[in-house]
Amino acid sequence: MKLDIFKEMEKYGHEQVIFNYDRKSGLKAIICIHDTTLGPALGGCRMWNYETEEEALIDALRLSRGMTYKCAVAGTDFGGGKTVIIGDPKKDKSEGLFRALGRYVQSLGGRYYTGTDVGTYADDFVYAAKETDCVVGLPEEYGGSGNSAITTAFGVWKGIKATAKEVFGSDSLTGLRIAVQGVGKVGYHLIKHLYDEGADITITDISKENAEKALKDFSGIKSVEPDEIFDVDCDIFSPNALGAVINDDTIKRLKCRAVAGAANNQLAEPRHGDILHEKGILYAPDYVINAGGLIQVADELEGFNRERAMKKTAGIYNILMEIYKISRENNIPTYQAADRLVEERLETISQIKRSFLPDRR
Ligand SMILES: NC(=O)c1ccc[n+]([C@@H]2O[C@H](COP(=O)([O-])OP(=O)(O)OC[C@H]3O[C@@H](n4cnc5c(N)ncnc54)[C@H](O)[C@@H]3O)[C@@H](O)[C@H]2O)c1
Repeated sequence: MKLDIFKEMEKYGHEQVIFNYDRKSGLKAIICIHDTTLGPALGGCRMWNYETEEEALIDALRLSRGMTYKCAVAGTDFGGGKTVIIGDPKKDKSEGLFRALGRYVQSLGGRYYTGTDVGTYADDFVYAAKETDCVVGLPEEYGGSGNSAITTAFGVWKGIKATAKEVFGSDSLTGLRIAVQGVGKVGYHLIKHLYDEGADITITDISKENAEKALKDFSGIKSVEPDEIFDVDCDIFSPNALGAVINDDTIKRLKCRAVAGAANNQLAEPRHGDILHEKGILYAPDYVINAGGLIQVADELEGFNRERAMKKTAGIYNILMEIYKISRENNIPTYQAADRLVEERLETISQIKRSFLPDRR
């Protein structure tokens, strides 16, 4: 299959695709800027051993578009962008590679800000930051805002409360049966909140170590084998591990009233969001409920203030309530309601930007 790049850009409304190459370090990076209606594009840098350049480009196009929606729904003034580096994150990293990337990001003059994603770490960007000001999520000792998983988990907890309110009429989680898949960086901090509120928690994790730590730290919670989590009779299923967990196999097995968790790309395909809607299982759209980490790093660009970042993250509650209302009133699946909310915000802001405004001091 031959990819027609401009056709792809036209189909999804991308603004810019930049191919970046550095001979000495071997950097091969694609930066995609999807939409800058709200402000400069923001989105992490993924490093992955892509089999083909086409696969890398498709990933960058898809992920950058996802960032437009995530930045917009979270109420930030950033557009969507993403970088993918073609290479093995275990073997191909070097100072030169990240400094070369930093210079290319800087050359975009502030149209794009980057940071970590799958395969890259905050320390990698210490090199990039020698060449560019357009980096977020540096280690704390370099001025970054620190572990964003804690903020993400806080937002997911607020999102689960909003989901409980919509389904059960109360946002108290006391006694609610919540099945948590994955107790890693986000999942562990999430169960802390759920536990403090008196939820009835069942966990699972393919990492024995992570599961045992959770069982030890939160006495009385239960655990099941990884594959059994979909069969747990519960009120809320909370995926905090991998993507595509709502698929043809699992959707038949779910015994919950709602799905609400941090994992990215939970729906294997959009139609699985339709099926959840038909089955009366309320789905908290992943890019909305897991936006806490993004809100934190976006806040760095205003001069980081933790209290403000947490306050904005707590706002995920109201954003979800609005999405549930749109879904209810129009009888559309929640993932479509979320997209509608984003598209309305982009339309509103692009309209108001049409009038002349003298430079602000
Ligand atoms: N870290 C963040 O701030 C953040 C922000 C937004 C979204 N997310 C998403 O949330 C999810 C979790 O992120 P994280 O940072 O906690 O990652 P993590 O790697 O620290 O934790 C994931 C946990 O899931 C477990 N796991 C993997 N496959 C599993 C399976 N099949 N069954 C049960 N457990 C399994 C892993 O062993 C690990 O403990 C990911 O999908 C990530 O993309 C994270």
